[in-house]
Amino acid sequence: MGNLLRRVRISVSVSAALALLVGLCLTALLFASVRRIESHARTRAFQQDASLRINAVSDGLADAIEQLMVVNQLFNTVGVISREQFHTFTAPLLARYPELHGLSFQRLVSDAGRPAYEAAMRRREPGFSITEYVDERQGPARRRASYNVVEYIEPAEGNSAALGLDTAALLTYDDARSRSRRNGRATATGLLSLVQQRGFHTGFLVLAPVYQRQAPQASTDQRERAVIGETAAVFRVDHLIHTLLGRASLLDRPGMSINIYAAASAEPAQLAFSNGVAPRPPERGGARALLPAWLVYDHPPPVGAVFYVAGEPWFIEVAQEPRSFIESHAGSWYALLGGILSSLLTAAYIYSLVSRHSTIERVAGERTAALQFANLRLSEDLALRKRTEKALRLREKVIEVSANAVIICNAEGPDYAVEYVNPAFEAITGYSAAEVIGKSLKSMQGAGHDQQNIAEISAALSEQREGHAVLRNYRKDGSGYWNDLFIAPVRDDAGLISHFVVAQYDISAVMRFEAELQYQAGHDALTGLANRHLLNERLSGAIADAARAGAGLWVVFVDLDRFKFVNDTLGHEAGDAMLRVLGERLKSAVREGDTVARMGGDEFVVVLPGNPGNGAGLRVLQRITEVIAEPLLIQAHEFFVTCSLGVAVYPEDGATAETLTKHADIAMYRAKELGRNNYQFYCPAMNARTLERLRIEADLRHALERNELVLHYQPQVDVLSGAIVGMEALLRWEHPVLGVVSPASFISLAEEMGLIIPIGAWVIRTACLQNMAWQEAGLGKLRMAVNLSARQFTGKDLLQSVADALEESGLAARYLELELTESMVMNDVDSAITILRRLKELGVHIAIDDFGTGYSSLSYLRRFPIDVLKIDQSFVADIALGADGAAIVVSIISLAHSLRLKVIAEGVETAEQLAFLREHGCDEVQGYFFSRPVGALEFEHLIAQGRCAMA
Ligand SMILES: Nc1nc2c(ncn2[C@@H]2O[C@H](COP(=O)(O)O[C@H]3[C@@H](O)[C@H](n4cnc5c(=O)[nH]c(N)nc54)O[C@@H]3COP(=O)(O)O)[C@@H](O)[C@H]2O)c(=O)[nH]1
Repeated sequence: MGNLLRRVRISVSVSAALALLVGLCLTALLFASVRRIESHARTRAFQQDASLRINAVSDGLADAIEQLMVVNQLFNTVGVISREQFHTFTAPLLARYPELHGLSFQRLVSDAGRPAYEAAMRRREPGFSITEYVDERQGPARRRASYNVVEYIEPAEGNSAALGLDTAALLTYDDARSRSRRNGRATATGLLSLVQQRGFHTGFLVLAPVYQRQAPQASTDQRERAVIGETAAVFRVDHLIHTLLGRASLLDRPGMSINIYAAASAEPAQLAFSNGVAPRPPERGGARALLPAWLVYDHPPPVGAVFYVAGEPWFIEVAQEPRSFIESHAGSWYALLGGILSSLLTAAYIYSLVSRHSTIERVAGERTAALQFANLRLSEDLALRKRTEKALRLREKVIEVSANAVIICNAEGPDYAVEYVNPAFEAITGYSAAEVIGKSLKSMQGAGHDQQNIAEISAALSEQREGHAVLRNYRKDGSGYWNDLFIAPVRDDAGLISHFVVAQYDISAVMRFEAELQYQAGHDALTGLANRHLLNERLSGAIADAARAGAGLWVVFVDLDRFKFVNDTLGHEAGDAMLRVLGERLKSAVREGDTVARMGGDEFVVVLPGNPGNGAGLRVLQRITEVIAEPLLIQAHEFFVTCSLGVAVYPEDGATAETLTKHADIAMYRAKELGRNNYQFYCPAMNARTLERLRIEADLRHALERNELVLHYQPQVDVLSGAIVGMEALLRWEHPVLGVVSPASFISLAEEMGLIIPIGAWVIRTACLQNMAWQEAGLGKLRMAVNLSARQFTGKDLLQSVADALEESGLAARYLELELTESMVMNDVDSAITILRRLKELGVHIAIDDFGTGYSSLSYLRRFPIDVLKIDQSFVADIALGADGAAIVVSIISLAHSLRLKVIAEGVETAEQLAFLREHGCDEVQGYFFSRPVGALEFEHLIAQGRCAMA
C-alpha cells in the first residue's frame, strides 16, 4: 500500500510539474513573440521618423538650389542684368527662403580686360577694384590669367565685403566651377568657411554657369568658350538644416540625433550638420553582461541615406539612443508575468485535480484488484471443474470409441453382474448391451470353458486382483476369436473394491499373422512346399520315428534335367511357372503326409518313411519320373522335362537328416552323369566320384588361362566328289593329370559354371584364326563349323565375339558355320529368329545340329534363316538297322532340300551308310569312316591329300 501511495504521489507531482513546465515554455514563447513585435513596431516607427527627416533635408536643399536656378535662368535668358534688377529679382526669393544665405553673380574677367572692367565698375561703384584675401586681409587681387569677380551679391547687408572679390583665388571653388562650366549644370562645392559673416561658418556654394547668349553650348569646349560667369547660392549649413527641420517640426525629437555629411558616407571631415553625437549602446557590466543584449536595452539600428545636392552626394544618418528593455517593452513584461502566473495557477489546479483523481483511482484500483482476485479464484474453480468434467467426458468417449471391448462388472461374486459394455464389445461379440447387462460375467465365457486360462481370470476375480489371460472366446454367431483379456479391480472413494473393469483385445489377426509367419518360416514361397529348414525338422522327426519303430526310410533327391536352359532362354517367370507345376506334380506322386521339399533352384527332396524298401519306394520313384515327364505347357510352349533322382536309405546311408540329404544329392549327380532321366541309389564309391567332379570344376576354371584347351578338327566331305569341303571344330581339354577330357564331360559343367561364355568365345576365335591360317597357307578355302552351347547362343556377347573373331582373323564370314541344336532355337522362336538374323547379317552360315532328335516344328523351320540341316548320328547309325531310321534320314534329306537347305549327315562310320546317303541325295558327310576329329597338324595332312578315301 505504501508503495502504491508513493507511486500515486509521484504521478501527481509529475503531472503538475509537467503542466508548469509546459506553461513556462508557452510563456517564454509568448514573451519572445511580444518582444519581437514590440521591437519591430519601434524600429518601424523610428525608421519612419528618420525618413521624414531625411526627406525634409533633401527636399529642402533641392528647393533652395532651385531658387538659384531661377536666377541663373534669368541671366541665361535675359543676359547680364543691372545691379538693381538683380536686387529686385532676388529680394523676394531671399525673403521666402531664409536658408539661402546669399545669391550672387560672378563674372569671368580676363587679365587683359581687368583695367577696363575695374574702370567700368568704378563708374557704378566708386573705389571698386578686384580683390582677394591674403592672410585674412582683403586687398587688390594679384595678377592672374583670369578672375571670377563677385559682381552682384544679395542681400547686400552683411555681404558687402564680398563685392569685387576674386573667387578664383579660393581654390575650394575651382573643382566645382570647372565641372559646372563643362556640364552646364548647377554644382555644389565641398564644405568651406564662409567669409560673409563675422567669423567663419561652415557652408557651401552652389554654382550655375552663365553663358553668352546665342553662343553654341552643345559640347564641353563650346560651353567653356561660351561661359561669361556663374550665378552662385551660398548656404550656411547649420542654419539651413535647422531651418528645414524646424519648419517641419522635426528638429527637437529627444534621443534622436541627425548627422549630415557632404560626402557619400559618414566621413567625419565632411560633417556638415550635427545635432548631437550618434548614440552608442550602453555599457553592460555586472549581471547584465550575462543577459543577451536584446533583453537589456532596445536600440533600433540607425537609418542612413545618400541624397544629392546639386549633383554631389551627401549622406545623412539618423540615430535613436538606446532605451532600457523594461521601459520599451511593457507588453513583453506583462505577457511574461501573466504567463508565469497562469502557469503556476494551472499547475496548482492540475495538482489538485490529479491528486483527487489519483485517490479515486487508488481506491477504485484496490477495489478492482480485490474483485479481480475473487474473480480469478472463481474462474480457476470453474476451469478446474470444467477440466475435470472434460476429462471425465473424454475418458467416457475414449471408452466409447475404443476399438477394444470394455466391460464393467460388479465386484460381488459369484455372478459379477455386468453393469456396462462399450460399443466395441457389441461389435466384437455380436451381443448387444441390453443382452448382457445384468448377466453374470462368467456367462460370457462362451463354450470355451475348458480352457486353462479361464482359471486365472476366475482366481483374479475371487482374489480381487489384476489378471491377464489369452482366451479363445466365441461370438454370438458361434465363431471363435482370440481374446487378450485384462481384468483389474476398481476402488470407490472409500478405497473398497466396488467393480471390476475388463478390457478385451481381439488378437485374432495377430494370431493369424503369427501362424502365417510360422508357415512362411518353414515353406518355400514359390511352390508352397516345405523348405530346407522344415525338411530338416521333418526328416529328423521321421528318422527318430523310424529309429523307434526299427523301420527304414528313403530320402530322394530330385533334380530337373536342363532346367537351367529353360530358365536362361525363357526367363525366370517361365522357370518359376515350371517349378510351381512340377512341385505340385511331385506332391501328387507321394502319399498325403509325405514330405516334399524344395531345396532351391530345380532341386527337390522327397522323404519316404515306412519301410519303402519293400517295393513301395521304387513305385514312388517311377511315379515321380512319370509325372515330371508329362508334357508341360508354359507360355504356350510345350515342354518335355525329365529328372534325375538320387536315393539315400536310412539307416544304411546315414543316420542324420544332413547326411542322408547329402548322400541322396551325390546319388542324383551320378544319375546325371549316367545320362540324366534315371535314378541311382547312393553307394560309398559315389563319394569319390563326387570329389572328382569337384576337382574337375576347380581345374576347369583355370583351363583357359593355362592353355589346356585345344581344338580338334573333323573333316566334312562332299558326298559326290569326296573332297574335303569343311571341318567341324571339336573342343578338347588336355588335363595335366586326367589326360584328354571329352567335351561331353565338361561342356555341361562349363555351362552350369557360366564358363561356357569365355570358353565358347575362345573356340570361335581359335577356329577362325586357324581357318584363315590354312587359307593363307594355300590349303584351300574350307568352311569351319563351330558348336554353340545354349547359354552361349542366348548370351549378349555372341554377336560381338563372332564379329571380333572374324575381324581379328580376317576370315571371310561365309567360311564360318555356327551349329545350333533344335532345342536352342525352338524354345523361344521369335528371339532365336532375331539372333539368327543378326548372325546372318554378319555373313556366317547357320546349321541345325542333331536334327531329328528334338521337337522342331517344320512350320517354324521355314522361318529360321538357316543354311544347313545336320542329320543326327543316331539316325545314321539306324540306317542299317531298320526301315525307321532310313525313312527318317530320307525324310530329313527331302525336307531340307524342299527348304533349299544343304544336308550333312554326321556319325558316318560305314561305306553302307555312305552309299545310302549318297543314293538319297545327302550333300555332305562326316564321321569316323573318313576321319576321327584330329589335331591341327594332322588335319593339315588330310587337306594336303586333297580328298578323303571314299568307298
Ligand atoms: N558347345 C560346344 N560343344 C562342343 C564343342 N566341341 C564339342 N562339343 C560337343 O561335345 C559333344 C561331344 O563331342 P565330341 O566328343 O567331340 O564328339 C563329336 C565327334 O567326335 C563325334 N563323332 C564324329 N563322328 C563320329 C562317328 O562316326 N561315330 C561316333 N560314335 N561319333 C562320332 O560326334 C560328336 C560331334 O557331335 P556334333 O557336335 O553333334 O556334331 C558333342 O555334342 C559336341 O557338339 C565345342 O567347342 N562347343
